[in-house]
Amino acid sequence: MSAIDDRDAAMTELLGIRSSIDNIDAALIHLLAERFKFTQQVGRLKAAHGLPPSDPDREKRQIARLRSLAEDAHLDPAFAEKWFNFVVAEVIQHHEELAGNGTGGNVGASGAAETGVTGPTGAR
Ligand SMILES: C=C(O[C@@H]1C=C(C(=O)O)C=C[C@H]1O)C(=O)O
Repeated sequence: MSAIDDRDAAMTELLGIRSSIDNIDAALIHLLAERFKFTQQVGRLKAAHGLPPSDPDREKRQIARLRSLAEDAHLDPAFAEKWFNFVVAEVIQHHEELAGNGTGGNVGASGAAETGVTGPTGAR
């Protein structure tokens, strides 16, 4: 096999792998959109009943569960926890906004805003 044939074969393989990556990214976006639909429902329920936007005990349990799932799946548990905290910071910001004490901007979100990283917009 010539060097050019070899490169062509590698490019074909790369395109195939990237197509699977694109499918997974699309699935993740849809899953996140569904998750934010439900967390918005929770936010409206909390706002209607004067419940606090965040629930640190629940988050602790979720983190323990996700770390364990990540380990089983050979995913870095620290990464799973970071991902979770990033998403929850956005969720809590939405809940604060629904409760009427949102800051109108990103300031005060419990995590994502302070990192300076552009956060997920989630469901608005
Ligand atoms: C969605 C909730 O609100 C917050 C967000 C959570 C989440 O995104 O998983 C978990 C706990 C709460 O801090 C909830 O209380 O269930």
